[in-house]
Amino acid sequence: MSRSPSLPDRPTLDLDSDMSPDERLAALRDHYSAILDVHDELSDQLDAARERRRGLREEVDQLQRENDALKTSSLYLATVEEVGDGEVVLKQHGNNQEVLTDVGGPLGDSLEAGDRVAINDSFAVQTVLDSEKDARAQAMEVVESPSVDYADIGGLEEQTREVREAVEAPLLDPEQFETVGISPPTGVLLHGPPGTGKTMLAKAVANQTDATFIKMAGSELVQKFIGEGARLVRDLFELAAEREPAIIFIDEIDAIASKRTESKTSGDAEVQRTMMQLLSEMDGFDQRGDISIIAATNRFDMLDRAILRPGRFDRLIEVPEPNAEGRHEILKIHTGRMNLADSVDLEALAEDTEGFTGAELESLATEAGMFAIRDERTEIRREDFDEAMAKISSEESAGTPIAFY
Ligand SMILES: Nc1ncnc2c1ncn2[C@@H]1O[C@H](COP(=O)(O)OP(=O)(O)OP(=O)(O)O)[C@@H](O)[C@H]1O
Repeated sequence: MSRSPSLPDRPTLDLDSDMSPDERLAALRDHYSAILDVHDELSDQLDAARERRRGLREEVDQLQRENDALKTSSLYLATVEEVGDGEVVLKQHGNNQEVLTDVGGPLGDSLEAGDRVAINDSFAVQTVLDSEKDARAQAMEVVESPSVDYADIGGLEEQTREVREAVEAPLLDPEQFETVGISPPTGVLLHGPPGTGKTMLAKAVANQTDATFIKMAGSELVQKFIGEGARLVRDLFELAAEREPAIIFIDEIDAIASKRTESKTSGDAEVQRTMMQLLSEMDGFDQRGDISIIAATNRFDMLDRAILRPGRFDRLIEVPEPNAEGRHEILKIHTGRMNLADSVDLEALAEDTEGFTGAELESLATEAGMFAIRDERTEIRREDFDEAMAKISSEESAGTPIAFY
């Protein structure tokens, strides 16, 4: 803070009794002009103080606005795409919706394309994220209430029932557990091949419980945010506490919780620190209120057993590749809005797609639709699915990563 300027010296008037009238007049004139100088100096100081007060007021207003903005829980993240005169084009994260919104004041002047910002429900820019919050924003996907429904998930009835029992029931009816005298599971671990619906299950339960869904990918923690893993895990739990009820979803947990390797490189030490932070957050989670933790992995065999102890991920749910019945259900979901020809028998298609996961069945439906479009048809035929199947199989054999499981 800058120091207040010192006040000018008060001018003195030296009049002597043996001065002539002319001398007295000259002394009075000098005194008058010294007083005018002091007056000017004081006026300048007053102007400077007024200016400073105005600056401080603006700062207080700005802080007040930031404070109010931070107090409202639902801020969304967006990236500035273009900056115009008093307005910017933003792209909202998550749904990629583009909006043109007004910005004014100093905040508006400071915005540049590429900045990440927090916006409110009316798309007004509340704050520009600094790099620390930015890492947090990039590392976590936050969805207020995801739009996935249990009905969107095909063929996982048993797994859905188990997830509802382990996550939904404690959030919606905690008294039930108190009455029976048992503690609900601390964390749920979904394990199974990629693309089988693990993320969907976690999103659906967040939707059903009106919880905020906060996702963090283990692989990104160790690859993208090197050196920040432990802090981001702490932030993750803090954010969940701010947004209760919340569901924390840690995808690819194997990246931060695999069996200790022999090597002692600094990268391993960092991964260890991240995992220790996760364990300590979970261990201190008795009074967790309305927060549930779900993790997913497709490398169950690699997991450090320490994370599976009671009070940590103590409910394991396997999410396998779908069987023929499951594939039929999934195909029904993903072709629900497609104009299928009578020649398409989904049950037969399900039989013919052994080994396909939910994600692959979804791309099969999309690809089949693309073949119909290429042929300038709006109706999708069985041949389109056959061509799509051939395309997907050839892509797989050409080296598209195939899951370990
Ligand atoms: N059981 C299913 N029912 C309907 N759609 C499914 C199912 N499984 C997967 N899908 C489709 O595949 C997409 C990817 O699924 P999801 O992200 O839930 O898989 P995941 O098991 O979490 O995969 P990963 O391990 O790769 O993260 C979904 O958006 C959905 O469209």
